[in-house]
Amino acid sequence: MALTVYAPASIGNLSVGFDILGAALSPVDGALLGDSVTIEQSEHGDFALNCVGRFVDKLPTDPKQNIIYDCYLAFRREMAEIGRTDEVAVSMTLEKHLPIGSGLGSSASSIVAAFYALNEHYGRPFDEAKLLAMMGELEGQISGSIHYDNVAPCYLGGIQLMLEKEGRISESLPVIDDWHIVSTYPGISISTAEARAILPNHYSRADIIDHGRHLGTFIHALYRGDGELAAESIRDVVAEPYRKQLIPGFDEMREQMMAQGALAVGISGSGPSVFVITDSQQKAEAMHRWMQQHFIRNDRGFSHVCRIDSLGTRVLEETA
Ligand SMILES: Nc1ncnc2c1ncn2[C@@H]1O[C@H](COP(=O)(O)OP(=O)(O)OP(=O)(O)O)[C@@H](O)[C@H]1O
Ligand SMILES: N[C@@H](CCO)C(=O)O
Repeated sequence: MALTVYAPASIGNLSVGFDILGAALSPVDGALLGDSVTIEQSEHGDFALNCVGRFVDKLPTDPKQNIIYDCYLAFRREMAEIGRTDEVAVSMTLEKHLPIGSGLGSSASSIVAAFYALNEHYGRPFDEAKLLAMMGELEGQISGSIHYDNVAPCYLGGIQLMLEKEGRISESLPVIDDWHIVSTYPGISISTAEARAILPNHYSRADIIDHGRHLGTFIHALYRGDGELAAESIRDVVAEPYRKQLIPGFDEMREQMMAQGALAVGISGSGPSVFVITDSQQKAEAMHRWMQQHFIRNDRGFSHVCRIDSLGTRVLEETA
């Protein structure tokens, strides 16, 4: 039996909630914007990993350097903890659709798809909370510190708020129905670890107060169903002022998007992808065209008009 699992792209931070907010994305044209992993029993008794897809070229060439292999080892360790030591190895195929260092939660997408697939294959030994904890730990291995703002929305869908309480790592927030989100990857790469290293270690009291006010207003507005207020409070005092210089043309892009009726503009995760929120598909399509003409730097870049993905990670195909 082979099983294919798809894990969507995500926007970490959503600008207003550094490390504690994230949203999953689903292109309106039905395209799949996320990695997928196919799993089946290994024929030779050893773990095997095959990598394919548009963005496979920047992955480590040694499969044992791929984060999928670390997921497999971590999963087997956890199974041994619960007394499951006799299980046979698997063969996995990663379809890499998200570019590395894109700000679209590329490593998170691989990690989440891998853990979800492993859990399905071995008969669901772990519950949602345990799986999410494992996903966060692996994501932390890559970027240097545990943050769930990509793995949680990628796994669970929607807009997720990180509570990071025992057994309640993340919970869903209400979604504004008419939001259309333009998600654009300009084609260059930014390492998450490096984008974290350039941030200040300390922030001023004024920044802390602004951050708390914007985040509080955002969550309040979502619960009130007030999309305009929610979008207006998407303001980033923690990362954007420091990271935007890593993204060529960011200020001009922001100005253009606001002039075209954007409700909010921000850096997706640690960049260089950006997101633009607007209240109609028509406006979003016009912004998407502008992005294609002016913001994308090379043929690796792409842009999509998206909605919030409510499904999260799911099984795409199961064959006997
Ligand atoms: N399956 C995989 N997917 C993505 N990155 C992987 C994978 N396996 C190993 N890596 C390594 O993990 C690192 C990921 O780097 P980084 O965290 O900056 O990117 P990212 O997670 O792709 O970023 P983003 O969240 O901004 O999309 C790279 O060094 C990459 O080679
Ligand atoms: N919250 C993380 C997301 C990385 O995609 C950061 O901004 O560093």
